[in-house]
Amino acid sequence: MIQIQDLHHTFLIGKRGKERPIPVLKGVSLEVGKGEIVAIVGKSGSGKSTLLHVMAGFMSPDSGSVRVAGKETAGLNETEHAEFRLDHFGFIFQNFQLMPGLTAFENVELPLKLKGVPSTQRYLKVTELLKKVGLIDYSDHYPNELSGGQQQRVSIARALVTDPPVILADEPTGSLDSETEQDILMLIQSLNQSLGLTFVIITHDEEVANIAHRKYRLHDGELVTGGVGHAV
Ligand SMILES: Nc1ncnc2c1ncn2[C@@H]1O[C@H](COP(=O)(O)OP(=O)(O)OP(=O)(O)O)[C@@H](O)[C@H]1O
Repeated sequence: MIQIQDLHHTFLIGKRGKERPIPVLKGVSLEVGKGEIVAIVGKSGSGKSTLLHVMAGFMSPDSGSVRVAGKETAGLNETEHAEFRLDHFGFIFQNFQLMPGLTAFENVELPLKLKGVPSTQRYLKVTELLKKVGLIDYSDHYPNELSGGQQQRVSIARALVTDPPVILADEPTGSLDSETEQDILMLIQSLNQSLGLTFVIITHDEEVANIAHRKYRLHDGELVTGGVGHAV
């Protein structure tokens, strides 16, 4: 589903004229198979978020190849990337990133509106997903009227609503207590099994990584164990 080869990325930091390069991805290669849960594990600052941003096309790499569903995406322009993202990726973030002025229903519905899906279809799809994540009775609640775990369930429903083949999750349980973390991890596993969805989870938490079929370990911008065909 995703093949990444020899990815390099360097940030320039510091004042203009006095910038210094910070290499963050130093030749990363990895594969994510269809229907897999893959975890990318690493300490803070190891480059996990940068890798996810490059994978999703929020950021262009300096060099290297990113293939998603058979298409090379590293060279797409911003508009092409945005379209490609909407069709191929759903996102789950540590801090949920729900729109505070929209209800649970409206938050889940938003990506379908952006795609121009008619309202009857939107209603059916959003209702189906809110049921799937156990929140149909909370449809008209605003994010601040929901617990952290419930907010993350809304954001999972939103990630799934356009039927993307891949869900990219950035520390999906990072803001949750350990019991709620287990609930969310079980939900991810059940969605993976029932829908055959592919998940890429970046985390520093080994317990979260343990739900993955395969793990890659990033250290200082390099995969230190694992790699194509040798994930641990
Ligand atoms: N926009 C940016 N400009 C300059 N440096 C950046 C930028 N984004 C990230 N970095 C640097 O790149 C390195 C890797 O950051 P990244 O966010 O990818 O790590 P991470 O493993 O996701 O960390 P965390 O778990 O804390 O989120 C860090 O040293 C960080 O300071």
